[in-house]
Amino acid sequence: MNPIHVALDTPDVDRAEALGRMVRGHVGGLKLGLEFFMAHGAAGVRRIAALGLPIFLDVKLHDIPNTVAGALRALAPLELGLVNVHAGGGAAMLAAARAACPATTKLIAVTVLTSLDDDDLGAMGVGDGAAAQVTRLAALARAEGLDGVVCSPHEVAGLKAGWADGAFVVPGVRPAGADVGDQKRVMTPRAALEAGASVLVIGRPITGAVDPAAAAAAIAESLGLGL
Ligand SMILES: O=C(O)c1cc(=O)[nH]c(=O)n1[C@@H]1O[C@H](COP(=O)(O)O)[C@@H](O)[C@H]1O
Repeated sequence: MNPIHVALDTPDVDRAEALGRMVRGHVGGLKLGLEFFMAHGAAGVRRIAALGLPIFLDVKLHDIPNTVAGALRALAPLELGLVNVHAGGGAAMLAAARAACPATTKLIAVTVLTSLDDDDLGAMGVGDGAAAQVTRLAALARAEGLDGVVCSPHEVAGLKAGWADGAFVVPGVRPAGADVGDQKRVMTPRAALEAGASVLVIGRPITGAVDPAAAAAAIAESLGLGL
């Protein structure tokens, strides 16, 4: 299965649809996030889903258990491929999310955002670094029955060693030489896949390219995927 999910981070539904059409022959899924969902909601998701690829709705829910459960029930009619919540919402929130999320949608817990490094965590009172915090949050998510986690490519191998059937959704993916932007814990697509990623979330290296289809095709080729 093609692990590439393209992050269509735009508030312009026509642009998102056009990007989806351009890349769909080279990728395994499309990710819609807050920028898109705030502007277009469920109707926008349905329009992009009509392109025929699985949809990862990246809403990173983080609230009290009752609110997160209600949000997931409201999303159920969209028949999403994946949806995410923040593991930092705690055990009761994760349990409520699990109970509310359809079994056909993979429920994924965000651990430590890939835009954060050890210094950022230190400033928040987490003194032992990103990898240790990811390990703790992943254990919480697993204990509550979630399907997997979002983490950086650097943590995947360690997590996978103890959670063989977990889904490891990995942003912070950059082809060699690509602009890192606001990401701090990054790796190339091939290295991330070899580390054990199940899904590679890639946005700007594809959507910001002059030719998004060619950029997606080149990444797929770097992964050894036939076109
Ligand atoms: O949950 C996510 O998808 C996510 C988690 C995370 O820790 N870091 C992260 O970058 N993301 C998302 O992954 C995408 C990465 O986009 P690019 O940095 O443009 O490749 C964005 O849509 C982010 O919202």
